[in-house]
Amino acid sequence: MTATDQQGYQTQLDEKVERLTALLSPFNAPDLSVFPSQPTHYRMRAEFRVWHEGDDLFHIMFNQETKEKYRVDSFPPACKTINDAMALLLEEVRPNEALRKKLFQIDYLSALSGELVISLLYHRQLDENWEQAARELKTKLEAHFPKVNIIGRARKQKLIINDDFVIERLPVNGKEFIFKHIENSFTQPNAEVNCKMIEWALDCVKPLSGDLLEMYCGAGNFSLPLALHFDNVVGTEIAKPSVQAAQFNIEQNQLNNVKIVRLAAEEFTQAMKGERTFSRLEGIDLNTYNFTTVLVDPPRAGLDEDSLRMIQDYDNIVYISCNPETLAQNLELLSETHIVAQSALFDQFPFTHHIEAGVLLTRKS
Ligand SMILES: C[S@@+](CC[C@H](N)C(=O)[O-])C[C@H]1O[C@@H](n2cnc3c(N)ncnc32)[C@H](O)[C@@H]1O
Repeated sequence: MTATDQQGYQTQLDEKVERLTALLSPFNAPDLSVFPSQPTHYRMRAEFRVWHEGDDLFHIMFNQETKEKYRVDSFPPACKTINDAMALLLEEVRPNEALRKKLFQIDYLSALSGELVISLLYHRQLDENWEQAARELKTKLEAHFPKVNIIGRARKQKLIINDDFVIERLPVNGKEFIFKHIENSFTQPNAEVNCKMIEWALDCVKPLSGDLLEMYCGAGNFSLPLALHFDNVVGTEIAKPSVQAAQFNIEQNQLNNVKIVRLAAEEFTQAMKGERTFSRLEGIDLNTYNFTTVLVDPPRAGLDEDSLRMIQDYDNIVYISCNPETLAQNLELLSETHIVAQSALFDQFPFTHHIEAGVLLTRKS
């Protein structure tokens, strides 16, 4: 990274700060806390197409404007583990017909722990020869990384050697949390900024007590660290693999005050309002909790109106958003009952226009 690149990073971050400040200004938000990213080696995921040239092959990407392909031997946005794996992988795949033939894409998922899932995507069905070669590849790569999983994908085929996840170890305020991150499931892409985001959320709830309600909780990224602060946490999430990963994570981190339920936010809102009952909520009596705080981290579309009205019932709302436009739309309703007490920008996505934001809302007195 040259001084000019560093300057470019700062200029883009300044623009993001300006844009988010403007979006939050109608709600009298206090000055943003800004959490920059490392300008290189920040992404825990990367995907590449594969280009074959005779018996040679390499990673490629496409220029978004010209659509022209370009060769990628190293990829500075990806973490060091992925960069190291890129070269080592091709060294093994290049001379190996079983691994090389009709390979058209390579996806990497890594973790601060150094573990990897490498997905190899093919335009042909995979057979025993492939499986044998993939097992040997795994063993060879494991001389360099703590654990490597290989996934082979083809039409209607998915072969997993040995797992489809990495075990991540995230340091949050000096304590390490264990997370299962599953290939093709949502996980925060920028691990270091993610840790800052969790620490910011912990800071927001420091003066609060009681129980926490969480919607869109994924694999428990916020739920688990926040469980050390609240008496109880109830999280809801729509995606089955994420809910299963969350149950695993609760056990691994030896927490006994967190319950994660597979429900869409819209369904959970109906349950909270007493409009519907769900067998998936069996054994959880929502009326016995003392929810003082709700944390939401929705997808780009933000919250539906019923869920927004439901969360207005709580004194404190921590809203994490990957789309400040829908955050601002949702704040129009939430600001009828709550003030923006804190606001933050987390630069999860350097060198893109995407902004990750956080606001703490507290009930108007
Ligand atoms: C931005 S991610 C946040 C996940 C988690 N908080 C984290 O930090 O890893 C949004 C999550 O919402 C889930 N989701 C999407 N639509 C949903 C819905 N209608 N109801 C509940 N969860 C939903 C996704 O599966 C995803 O896990």
